[in-house]
Amino acid sequence: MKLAVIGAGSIGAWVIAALEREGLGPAAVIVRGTAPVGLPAVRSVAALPPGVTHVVDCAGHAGLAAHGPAALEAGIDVITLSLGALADAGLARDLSRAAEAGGARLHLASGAIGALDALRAGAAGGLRSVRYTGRKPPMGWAGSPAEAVLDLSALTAPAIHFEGSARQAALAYPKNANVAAAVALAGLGFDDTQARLVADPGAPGNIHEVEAEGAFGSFRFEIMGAPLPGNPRSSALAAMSVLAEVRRIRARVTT
Ligand SMILES: NC(=O)C1=CN([C@@H]2O[C@H](COP(=O)(O)OP(=O)(O)OC[C@H]3O[C@@H](n4cnc5c(N)ncnc54)[C@H](OP(=O)(O)O)[C@@H]3O)[C@@H](O)[C@H]2O)C=CC1
Ligand SMILES: O=C([O-])CC(=O)C(=O)O
Repeated sequence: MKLAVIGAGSIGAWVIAALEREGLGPAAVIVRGTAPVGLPAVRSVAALPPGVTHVVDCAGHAGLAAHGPAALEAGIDVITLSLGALADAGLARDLSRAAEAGGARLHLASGAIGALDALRAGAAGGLRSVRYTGRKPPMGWAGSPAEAVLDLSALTAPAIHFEGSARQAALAYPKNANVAAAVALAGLGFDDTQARLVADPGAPGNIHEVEAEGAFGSFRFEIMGAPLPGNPRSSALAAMSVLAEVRRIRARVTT
């Protein structure tokens, strides 16, 4: 496995350091701005050193859209956290065609949520309803459409600022609703998965909840994610899930 990383923000920096500790230090990082010290920085997939087998996208929707199709078409597998980008049907089609043409795979890291295994299995038997609720402290919604409907700095009680389908959530909140997309992709799909986003001054972290019902029975899953240092929007578990996905791809026995 020879890796390159797209994006060196909060998650990218965590992932690069973790991969280096694992003996899988990336051969290069694809950036559009300032490059991190100590790593060869390039602007495109075409400029990557030869032999890269996997590109790890930690740059959000724009990074996956800009570099995912080129990597896949070149036969390089892509591991991504930008699951919400797949709510754009045109990009989802381009990624799928590029993967087919290059004989490569797009791997979706589980990100800041869990219970996707139960949801996938439940979907195989038929699901009736799936609802995702994302609850973060007000500053976790800074820079999102929540700012247009709420005064985040003055909030004293929980406030719902979005209710709709997972597709609408993923498209409107590219930095905050990748979890809604992960739930949708594992379960009932983008249009039939309900999503609700809440700014909560009492939330002790990034709380993600999934409620599902189907032929399998029902479950409710909740996780309280600690934010990643440097970005209150992103949970540390999202960065950790990238390393877990790299380990899963390398393993002979997979979960
Ligand atoms: N699946 C999940 O559960 C989660 C997914 N995410 C996704 O991960 C993304 C990154 O999170 P985080 O690291 O905290 O965010 P940051 O804002 O800290 O970092 C994002 C980085 O990506 C870079 N970037 C953006 N577009 C491109 C591009 N086209 N090419 C190269 N680099 C690019 C930015 O560079 P620049 O400085 O030039 O802007 C920035 O350095 C989020 O936007 C979100 O979409 C986040 C949390 C959970
Ligand atoms: O990191 C989180 O808690 C969730 C997040 O930002 C996303 O779903 O995009």
